Amino acid sequence: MYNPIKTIKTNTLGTINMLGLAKRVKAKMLLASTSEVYGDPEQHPQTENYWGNVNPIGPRACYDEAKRVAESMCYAYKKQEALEVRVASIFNTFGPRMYMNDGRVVSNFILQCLQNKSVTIYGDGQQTRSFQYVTDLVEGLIQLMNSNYSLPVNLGNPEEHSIEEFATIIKKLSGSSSKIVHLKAMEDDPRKRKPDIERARLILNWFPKVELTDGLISTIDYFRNELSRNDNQWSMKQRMTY
Ligand SMILES: O=C(O)[C@H]1O[C@H](OP(=O)(O)OP(=O)(O)OC[C@H]2O[C@@H](n3ccc(=O)[nH]c3=O)[C@H](O)[C@@H]2O)[C@H](O)[C@@H](O)[C@@H]1O
Repeated sequence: MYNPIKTIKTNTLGTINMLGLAKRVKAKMLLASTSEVYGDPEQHPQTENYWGNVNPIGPRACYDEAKRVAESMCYAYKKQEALEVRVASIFNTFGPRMYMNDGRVVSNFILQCLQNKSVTIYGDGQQTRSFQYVTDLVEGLIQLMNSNYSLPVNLGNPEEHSIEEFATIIKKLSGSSSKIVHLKAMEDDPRKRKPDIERARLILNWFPKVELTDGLISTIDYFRNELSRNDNQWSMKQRMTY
């Protein structure tokens, strides 16, 4: 959303270039797709068969629609060129070594809590997300690549929280005295999101293993160390709003 044209180019031209390369060298192609393909979902939780509810001209369209066309391109190459494709629909993921200034909710809330700045909830905070820890995702991706299953597979943790609850959890775990404040809601922000992971369970025998609080404790520790290493120079980048 910060750079919509680059977002579209990376996800469309980038994917078609990689598909062409995979065809030439006879490689198997993994598309790191996203739960954003489901848009602001009218089905809850979201199964892989759900076609989604995306505003094609809204501020998120550069990402959502580009990822949707990236999926279409994978299946076009599979059909026409018999290319082996694997498509992971990745739900919100966090963990140590994530980029601290990316403007997403986990990094924003942890930085704000550790710096005792106000924790910024966009809108009423009743929108929900389901967060998975990075090691669970990596395990799922490896299992998907090692399988012979070519349709999309959701990889996410179905434990769902409102963003308001999430702010309170991070504040408590980081021992912060930050205030929680409400800012303007983001346009087209999905109201709820939770993966149905039955397909991953059945096909890959995969399910998330790391508890949210354990994952958050490791991530908060990582942020704390980075902040002290960088002499507290990190500043927080707010997402560009349209
Ligand atoms: O995992 C996914 O499927 C997608 O999740 C994210 O999109 P989003 O769910 O909007 O993630 P965040 O930007 O972290 O926002 C989550 C929620 O927290 C809210 N938020 C975010 C930041 C903040 O400071 N305050 C706040 O209330 C947002 O409005 C939103 O409702 C990523 O941006 C996508 O790259 C990814 O594909």
